[in-house]
Formats: sequence, C-alpha cells, structure tokens
Amino acid sequence: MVQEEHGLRVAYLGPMASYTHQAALDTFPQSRNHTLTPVPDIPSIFQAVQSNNAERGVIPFENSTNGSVVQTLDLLADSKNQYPNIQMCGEAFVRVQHYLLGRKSTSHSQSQPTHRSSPSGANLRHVKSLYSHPQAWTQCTPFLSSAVPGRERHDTSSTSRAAEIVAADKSGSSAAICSALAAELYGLDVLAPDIEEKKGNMTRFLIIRNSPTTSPSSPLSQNGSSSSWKSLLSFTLPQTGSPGALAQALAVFGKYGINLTSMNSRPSGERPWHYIFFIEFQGRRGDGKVDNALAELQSVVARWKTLGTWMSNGGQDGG
Ligand SMILES: O=C(O)C(=O)C[C@]1(C(=O)O)C=C[C@@H](O)C=C1
Repeated sequence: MVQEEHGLRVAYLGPMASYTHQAALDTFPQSRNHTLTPVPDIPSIFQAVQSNNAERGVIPFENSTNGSVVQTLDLLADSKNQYPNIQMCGEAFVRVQHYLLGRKSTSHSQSQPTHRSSPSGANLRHVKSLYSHPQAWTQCTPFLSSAVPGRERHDTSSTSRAAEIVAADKSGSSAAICSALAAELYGLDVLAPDIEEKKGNMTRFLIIRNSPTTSPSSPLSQNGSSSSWKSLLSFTLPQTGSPGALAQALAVFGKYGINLTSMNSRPSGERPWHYIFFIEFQGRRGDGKVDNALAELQSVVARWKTLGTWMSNGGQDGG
C-alpha cells in the first residue's frame, strides 16, 4: 500500500499550496522521506511518471460540486498513446475551502456607500481582476456574483499559481481564489474566507504510477476483500448508431454482480461523436467475477484498457 512506501519521488500540480499539493502531502508524508516536486500542469505529471522521472504522480480527478476534471479524463483517454504505462494505484480526498486572497484596500469604505464588501467585511471595490483555476470558479458561483460581479477573470494552471501571480502584482488590484495555505506562503491578505458554495466541497485525487503490465493482482486473502478495492477502465464502442451497445457493455457488470461507482465519457478523438467511456467499479482483477466480466466485455467493446486498481479509502476527507 502507498502509506508503507518510503523515499518516492512524487510529481504534483504546483506551485506549492495547490490542493493537489495538499493531497500529495497527505498521501506521501515527508516523515517517510518522499520528495514532492511541483510541475506546471497536469500533462507534466503524466510525463514525469511515464518517463520515470517520478515514481508517483498526484492528479485531480473529480470535485463534489463541479464533477469531473475533464483534462485528467482526456489524459487518461491518451488518444495519442503518449502515456501507455500510466496506471492508478491510490486515491486521496481533500476538503476544498476556497479563500479570496489579495491586498486589503487602504481606502475608507465608509465614505463610499457603493462599495461592495466580502462576507468578512473587507472592501472589495479595489479588486479589478480575478485569477484562479477554471475548476474553482464554478465552486464559488454565489460569492462571485454577489461580492465581485463583473470582474475580469483569468484562468490559471492551478489555484496556487493564481496566488503567485497576485502576489507579484504590486498594484494590489487583483485577487486569487485559492487555499488558506497560499495566503501564508505568498504573503497575501484574506479578503474573504470560505467562499465555496457547498460547505462540504471536496476533491478526489488519484495517484498514478508507471506500470507497463496490468497483471492480475496478488491473492485477495492477503489484501482484504474485493469490495475494498476500486478499479478504473476505459472502453470505446464498435461504431456509432449501434443500438444497445453501451447498455450491453454495462449489463456485463450487472450480470456478475459488480457495483459500478462512477461513469464518465469524453470524445474519443477517433472521429466526431464517438466516445470513450470510463467506468469505475468495486473489485479488481484476480477476483473471479471481475475476470469473467472483463473477458466478456472484450466481446462487446472495440478497444479497452484497464487503468488501475487501488484500495478505496471510503470517500473520507484525506486531510
Ligand atoms: O488548482 C489547484 O489547486 C488544484 O490542485 C487543481 C484543482 C482541480 O483541478 O480540481 C483541485 C482542487 C480544486 O477543485 C480546484 C483545482
């Protein structure tokens, strides 16, 4: 299991104080001599692991408010076969509490009745532009429309990169949506705390490794019951307009009593309106019913790939 390993090189979406960094710290504690390396974007995490520059990578997979991280799904779809060895081997859940960080205004809000204030009372009139990762905007919709409506928004590669940009802006007129940790690290003021819409907002991260073979797992008796494991696979269907093909593929799992826990689809990149499906299920290869289901699936789908197996942590907050 991931928790027992020591001295791994781990790539995560940087710079420091991103939520992915938090997931990496939770999963690979520094007390076990892991080396955590920030990289500028999610493709760089895949590249680092595929090229063995890192033994593990931490990637955002889905958010409880916002749904799937489509960039991650597209990298997993791997339509150009750039990441043939990437396999999932763990998951981590992080509570995502967003803060608006910037520079506090030095003007006196009392003399300006039209000023809007954040819930914490900070004057936000001086904030002219906002920076954050695209996933964060839709997690903070009510706050953005009530406290800072109409501001120019700039997408960044991560929330911590947004903090870095705002810290470098000496005019003080920009603000970032990011973690509280970023305030400390980048020397920014908290303009508004807890601005996410859903108070239980959480993101699930997957841990990736380089694993050229997808051999069956070790005997189940050594590692808990099959239901404590989760697996991810992708598949495409033979052709568009083939009635019942998707239903047939999914029915295979029902037939063998396998619980599906999530399903996503993305354009396959092969031709317009053709999709790649991602199925996550309870169980793993080496368990008879999973092996039988996968064997049967092969006769229904066009192309399929197992994307890894990991011990489920039950959907709890990893932090
Ligand atoms: O930008 C970050 O801080 C990240 O770790 C990425 C990411 C994501 O891609 O979903 C992670 C958690 C939040 O949902 C917002 C952004």
